[in-house]
Amino acid sequence: MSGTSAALEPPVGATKPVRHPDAPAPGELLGPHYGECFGCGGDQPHGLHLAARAGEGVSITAEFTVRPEHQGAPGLAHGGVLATALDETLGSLNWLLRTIAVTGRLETDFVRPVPVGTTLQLAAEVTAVAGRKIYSRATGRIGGPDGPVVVRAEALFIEVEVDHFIDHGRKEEIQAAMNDPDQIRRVRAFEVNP
Ligand SMILES: CCCCC/C=C\C/C=C\C/C=C\C/C=C\CCCC(=O)SCCNC(=O)CCNC(=O)[C@H](O)C(C)(C)COP(=O)(O)OP(=O)(O)OC[C@H]1O[C@@H](n2cnc3c(N)ncnc32)[C@H](O)[C@@H]1OP(=O)(O)O
Repeated sequence: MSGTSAALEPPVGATKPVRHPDAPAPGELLGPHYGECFGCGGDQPHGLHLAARAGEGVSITAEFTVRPEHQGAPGLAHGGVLATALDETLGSLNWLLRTIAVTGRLETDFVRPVPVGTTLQLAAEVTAVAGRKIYSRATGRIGGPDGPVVVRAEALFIEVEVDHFIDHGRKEEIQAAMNDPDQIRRVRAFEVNP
């Protein structure tokens, strides 16, 4: 069984997403948006280390290999970890729109159990945009990009200003992020080239 709540139905007047002209080329790896991110950061030892790649249009593919530290039941991935992998992949789509956005709603179907050691092949796309609201969906497959779907999600991301992070994040991490030249470049890119 699966279903989508009314909040995830794009309203009348929603438009198709537009890929930003400076979005990374199809096939290009995006790299982590923040080193400490639990989803994609390389400095996060127990994180998912999810690697996302730009696709055609406003789409992303990503891979994540389930490790022993990601277990829920013995030998199986924790559902919350799988939801994180979907959330991270969906969040990466915003880089192709050159929009800063946070997850407002994430609905996940867990279709089959996912064993430790499995590489999840994720694919996500933005389906519609309405003002600050970005509607998207994702699937996760095992056994290759054409393997069976084991998880899927639909989501609503809400566009925010960079102040969202500065106002709400803990001071230490915000300061460290501001001191990271690469991070500043990214934030600037968002602000100069929205
Ligand atoms: C200097 C350092 C800066 C460093 C920054 C570095 C990098 C930043 C760049 C990128 C990072 C981003 C993504 C990375 C990739 C993946 C990571 C995964 C993404 C996440 O994991 S991110 C964490 C989880 N996420 C949150 O932590 C959000 C907490 N939350 C809030 O912060 C507020 O809740 C917010 C902002 C969402 C809205 O608040 P708000 O006041 O701005 O706007 P408002 O409430 O008016 O909503 C506007 C319209 O959205 C509708 N709406 C809102 N929420 C809805 C919901 N849940 N369901 C259905 N509709 C909803 C309303 O109904 C209204 O609709 P309408 O306009 O039609 O009335």
